Parts: sequence; C-alpha cells; structure tokens
Amino acid sequence: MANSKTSLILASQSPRRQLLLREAGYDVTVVTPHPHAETPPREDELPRDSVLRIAQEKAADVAYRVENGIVLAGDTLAELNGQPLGKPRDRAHAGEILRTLRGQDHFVWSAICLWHRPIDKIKLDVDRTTVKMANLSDDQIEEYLDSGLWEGKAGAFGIQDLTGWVSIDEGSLSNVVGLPMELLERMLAAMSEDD
Ligand SMILES: Cc1cn([C@H]2C[C@H](O)[C@@H](COP(=O)(O)OP(=O)(O)OP(=O)(O)O)O2)c(=O)[nH]c1=O
Repeated sequence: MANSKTSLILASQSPRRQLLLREAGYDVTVVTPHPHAETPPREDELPRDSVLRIAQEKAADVAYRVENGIVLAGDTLAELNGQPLGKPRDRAHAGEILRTLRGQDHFVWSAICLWHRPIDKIKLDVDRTTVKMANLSDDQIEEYLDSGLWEGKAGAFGIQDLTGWVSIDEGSLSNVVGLPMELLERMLAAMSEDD
C-alpha cells in the first residue's frame, strides 16, 4: 500500500506523474531519463506494446545511474482505431489530432515499469482507459489550442483541462493523466511480496 515511507525514484520529467505520486503520499525523487533513451513507437507496433517498451527504456536509462531503490517510469499514448496518437509536434498537428478525436470513443494506454536496484527485479504492466470526447466545435478546438495546454500531452489533450468535454467510459482517470495509480499500488504490492 502507498504510505509516506514508500520511496520512489521517478524516471520522468512529467509534472503530472510527480503530482499524482506526491498527492498519494509517496516520497519521490526525480531523475530525468536522457531524451535519447526513448525510441518512438514503430509502425508495426501496437500502442499497448509501444508504451510497455518505452516505459522500460526510460526505467533502464535511469536504473543504471541509481545504486539503490525503486525506479518508476511510465509512458502514455492515445489510440484511435488501432492508430497511436502521441504528443503533437505543433499547434497545427494538435488541431489535426483533436479534429480526429472529437465525437469519438478512443483508448488511452499508460504503462508502468518498476525497476528495483540493485537486485534488478523488473515489473512491467499496462492499463487502458476508454475515453469519450464530445463532438467539439471548431471554435472550441481553437479555444483549447489558444490555451497551449495541449503541449506535451498524448492525444493533444489533457482530460484534466477539458472538464465537461472529455469523459471516461471505462477505466482509471489517473491512467489518462499518465500514471495509473491503482495499477501502481498492485505492482508495488507484488514487488514486496516477492521479497
Ligand atoms: C491523454 C492525456 C495525456 N496526458 C499526458 C501524460 C503524459 O505526461 C503525456 C504523454 O507523454 P509521455 O511521453 O508518456 O510522458 P512525458 O514526456 O510527459 O514524460 P516522461 O517521458 O519524462 O516520463 O501526456 C495528460 O496529462 N492528460 C491526458 O488526458
């Protein structure tokens, strides 16, 4: 269970992952993975497999720089009809993604990799949430693009920014924000049971 004594080394520059962990009472130290640690989703790879692979790449990059403790890395992608939707390149790309997603049920996948140093025990798992985006008007999309809040977010949106416009059909909210907290608790429990 999460408690104030659980210490994690967060292999992520994501402020949202950090906040979710701190709000849940974890003691967090951040060590950012090198940008080259992560290789982008491949064309022949399912979104589920991409997030699992990339979460492990980020964890590995930090694990080799840490002597002791549990390293945590995550990765998040949206998926529409089998196609991965990552972070937008720029405003125009964000608009294109949002026009594709509006009115659609789609998935958000987040993977977690836990890497226990120095024994190098690794746990890797993934969660999926089904998300519905309202049929946003062009004006609503422009308003959101003007806010700049789409930057750095998979699927070009933050469910936390679009209250009332995006809802969850099934699954975890924290998974959409980038770190499925329920899955994390189960993985940490499984890791300590193995000891
Ligand atoms: C779909 C969705 C994504 N996101 C965010 C979560 C992730 O931070 C981001 C996807 O990018 P990621 O590559 O998973 O993570 P990151 O680049 O932010 O951080 P790092 O690689 O250092 O771990 O999109 C939201 O905040 N809200 C949402 O509704």
